Amino acid sequence: MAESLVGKTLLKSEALQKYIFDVSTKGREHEQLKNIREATFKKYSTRLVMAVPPDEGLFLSILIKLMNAKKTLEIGVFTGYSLLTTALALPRDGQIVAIDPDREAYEVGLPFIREAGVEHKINFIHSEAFPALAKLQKNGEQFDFIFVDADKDNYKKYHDQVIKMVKVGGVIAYDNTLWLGTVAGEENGHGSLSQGALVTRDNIVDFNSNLALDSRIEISQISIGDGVTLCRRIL
Ligand SMILES: C[S@@+](CC[C@H](N)C(=O)[O-])C[C@H]1O[C@@H](n2cnc3c(N)ncnc32)[C@H](O)[C@@H]1O
Repeated sequence: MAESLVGKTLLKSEALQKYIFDVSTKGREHEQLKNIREATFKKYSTRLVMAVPPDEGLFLSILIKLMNAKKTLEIGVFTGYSLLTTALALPRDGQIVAIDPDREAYEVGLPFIREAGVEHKINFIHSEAFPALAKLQKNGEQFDFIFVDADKDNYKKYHDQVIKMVKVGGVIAYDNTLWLGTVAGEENGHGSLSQGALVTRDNIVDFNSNLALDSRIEISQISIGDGVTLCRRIL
């Protein structure tokens, strides 16, 4: 697997990253997921890092299957790597509502989603998230699993909204919540972080602190990809 095609795996040393790919990811990534990754690299090159990396995809897939999730929500689709991962993990009658204002990116992955035979599970909503979420909530929609991988500065607002839309016992997964490892306040060798990214880092730190105090959920933070925080709703 070419390093440049792997995606964001910024928390691990290169040697450990290679070990994980060689041992558990290589040969296990669905052919159409591989195709999405390659098409994303071809069209966007550096923006490939926006897609979840294969090892995180496998983790999400196992989680969704363990939960017996049937109905899921995704905020932040891009070219559809996590979306296809979810669609493949759900049962045949599973449903995913997926929201993103970038239809062009979604259409990069769509042929591979079709080829994988899972398009019927997906309801893609071409929209900014908040108006779409308000409509879904108004219609009383409830989800087993929610994956949030969109504009990081809005994560607190997303949490206020989606906590009402996940079933008790269901899980919300927030991506990028260890933010290149910088949440720990360490120098991480990525000294060229832009001002924008640093602002986002502070927002993520603030977001994580707030989650830690939220008694409606149990949480677990996982150092995979760019960091994932799992929140299981208990109240
Ligand atoms: C990191 S990418 C998502 C990657 C995707 N999960 C994958 O595995 O390829 C972030 C996406 O969030 C979308 N996004 C940004 N702001 C948004 C908003 N307000 N509402 C919904 N989606 C948004 C962007 O258009 C972009 O496609």
